Amino acid sequence: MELIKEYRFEAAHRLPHVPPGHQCGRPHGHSYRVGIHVEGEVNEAAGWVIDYAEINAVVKPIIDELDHRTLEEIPGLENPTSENLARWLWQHIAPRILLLSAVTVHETATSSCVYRGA
Ligand SMILES: Nc1nc2c(c(=O)[nH]1)N=C([C@H](O)[C@H](O)COP(=O)(O)OP(=O)(O)OP(=O)(O)O)CN2
Ligand SMILES: [Zn+2]
Repeated sequence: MELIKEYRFEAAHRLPHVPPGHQCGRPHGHSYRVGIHVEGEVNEAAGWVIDYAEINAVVKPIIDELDHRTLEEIPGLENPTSENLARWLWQHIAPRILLLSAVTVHETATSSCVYRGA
């Protein structure tokens, strides 16, 4: 079974490697939405795969590092595309949530990416 815990944060960014004149070369902000997916068997005694609170305990402090920040100032996010942000989140979360199966990053209402660790 797969669980999804969702987070939101606000952040500014600009993309340093876009062609001249590209809109994303200018500083701008997004209301990011992140989905943390975990997959595993249901523990029948507990009735759950993992307590949502256990996910929260790991992920919330990591999201707080991004909230109301300029993303390209954060080590590892010098080129803060959705793809690189999804990988950065995976790298910070996977060692502590072994059941992590995917990270989704919604940068706008219409643009998102999914990273499954490869
Ligand atoms: N593959 C990627 N392409 C783009 C990324 C990205 O992270 N990965 N990021 C951007 C910009 O950050 C931009 O702010 C978001 O892009 P876009 O979806 O084009 O935004 P719009 O609001 O202009 O899109 P609509 O089509 O109006 O919904 C660009 N590309
Ligand atoms: Zn953007």
